[in-house]
Amino acid sequence: MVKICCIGAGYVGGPTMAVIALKCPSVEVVVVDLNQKRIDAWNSDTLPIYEPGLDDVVKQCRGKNLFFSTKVDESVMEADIVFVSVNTPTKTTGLGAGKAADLTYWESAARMIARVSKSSKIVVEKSTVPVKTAEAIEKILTHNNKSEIQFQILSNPEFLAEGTAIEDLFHPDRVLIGGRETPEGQKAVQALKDVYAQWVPEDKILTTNLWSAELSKLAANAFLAQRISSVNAMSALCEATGANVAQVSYAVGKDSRIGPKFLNGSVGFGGSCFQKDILNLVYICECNGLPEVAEYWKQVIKINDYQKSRFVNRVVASMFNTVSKKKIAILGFAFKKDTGDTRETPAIDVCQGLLGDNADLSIYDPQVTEDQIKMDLTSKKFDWDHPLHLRPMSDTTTLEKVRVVKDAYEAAKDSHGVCILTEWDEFKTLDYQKIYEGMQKPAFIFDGRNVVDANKLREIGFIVYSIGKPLDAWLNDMPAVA
Ligand SMILES: NC(=O)C1=CN([C@@H]2O[C@H](COP(=O)(O)OP(=O)(O)OC[C@H]3O[C@@H](n4cnc5c(N)ncnc54)[C@H](O)[C@@H]3O)[C@@H](O)[C@H]2O)C=CC1
Ligand SMILES: O=C(O)[C@H]1O[C@H](OP(=O)(O)OP(=O)(O)OC[C@H]2O[C@@H](n3ccc(=O)[nH]c3=O)[C@H](O)[C@@H]2O)[C@H](O)[C@@H](O)[C@@H]1O
Repeated sequence: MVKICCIGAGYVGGPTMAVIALKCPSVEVVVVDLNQKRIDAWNSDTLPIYEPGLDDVVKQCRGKNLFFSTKVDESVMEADIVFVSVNTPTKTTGLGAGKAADLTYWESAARMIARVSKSSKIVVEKSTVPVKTAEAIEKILTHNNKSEIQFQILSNPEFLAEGTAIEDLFHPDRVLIGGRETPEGQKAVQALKDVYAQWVPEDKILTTNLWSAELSKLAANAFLAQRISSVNAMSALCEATGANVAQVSYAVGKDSRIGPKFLNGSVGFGGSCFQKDILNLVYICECNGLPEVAEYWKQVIKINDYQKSRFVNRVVASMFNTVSKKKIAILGFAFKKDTGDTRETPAIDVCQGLLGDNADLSIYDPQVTEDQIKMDLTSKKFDWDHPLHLRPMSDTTTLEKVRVVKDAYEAAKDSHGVCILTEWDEFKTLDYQKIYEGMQKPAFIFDGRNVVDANKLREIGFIVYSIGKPLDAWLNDMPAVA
């Protein structure tokens, strides 16, 4: 029986390994983590992450060929294939701070693998890492293990998106495996290919050299984020000209060379990876003497930051240039629908911007807890991407002006404005008449995700702002600084 161990029981390690266990009943999969609470949750009825379909997959194989454990050394020692799916955050201090990937967790995992291994192993990079990381890992492994055993490093980046992780893992567009172009390297590639081939069609399993696989992951995220920044840049121009970003996206995406996906204008992209991976790409370009290329990708982040501050400015400007002591309802805090994940969510920047103008916020999200929201609003940039037990404690007591409530109606009651920051389906079907009646007048809706029918809301009496859509007369008369 092939034994797989995955270090890191997070958003990637958990679902990926659960699907491997489900699809490969003859493989034993152990997912390990240093975080006892997280492992306990994986072994309970309330999994540590919310992901549609995940409960079902875990229930089918947990205790049979899928195990979650904190016995890191023991599980790694027994494994034939070790996936490493630990955090690779942006460095906050030292060389490359604010851009470079912090490989502390990866390095300590590699040193541990070297220390405990008594048999040859395939070590798989599942985390997103800078190109050439495999070379560094190889050195750590070979210099820290004195026996005759061999380590083969593979790069097998993950392309799942949160909210659709299980579907993405069941039917991936492609699985990418990079390895050394030596006979041993190719043998290792084949061993991993055999695992995926149990459910992924062979023509979707791509094999490349190590560096192409590592770089393809950074490139894919950069391309995806670039599409969003491109459409968001257009959304500003749409508002200035009377064009409608949804119509422009549809028309542009109809070109089969461009395609329709990832062209939704929004308050900005969030999530744990787009910004981190682009910053990392920028740093790699700078280190390789390519400042023009670095500058090109940096612009994707700049537009994203611009989009978030543009939204805040629009809210404040529309309400007579101040939201001081005004109650503003925030609907949605997760970085996208169908996840409780808030890492780099645009809601953090928008809320902080409104708090900066002294607003009182009433926040509702169907999946995000009060503790999480308060931690996010008081944490320093990039601190979120460290394992929980190593994260600095934030001072949530400073948040007197934030209330987290149980539903959208409570959030909106007596508010001056409602900001929709996540595209949860339930926000499409709220009783907006009831919401309007309970609000201060004039009543504003700022739709950062283009989920509501603006015309219907205008009929009710709302002043509506929808990203990238023709502006209400009111908004035209209250221009916002960009
Ligand atoms: N979240 C996502 O949708 C995607 C993430 N990725 C990449 O996958 C990697 C992991 O991301 P997530 O799963 O989202 O992170 P996460 O923070 O949810 O999980 C990482 C886990 O690794 C554990 N860990 C850290 N160091 C450890 C060590 N030495 N030994 C044992 N456990 C350790 C942490 O306690 C944590 O539970 C990152 O490199 C990320 O860029 C790639 C594709 C998608
Ligand atoms: O490396 C990663 O972590 C993953 O990053 C993204 O996945 P994820 O961040 O989970 O979610 P996306 O669906 O890509 O959404 C990212 C952000 O962009 C926003 N978005 C997305 C699409 C769009 O058209 N407009 C838009 O604003 C979303 O609301 C969200 O805030 C990629 O889609 C995955 O392929 C990749 O594996």
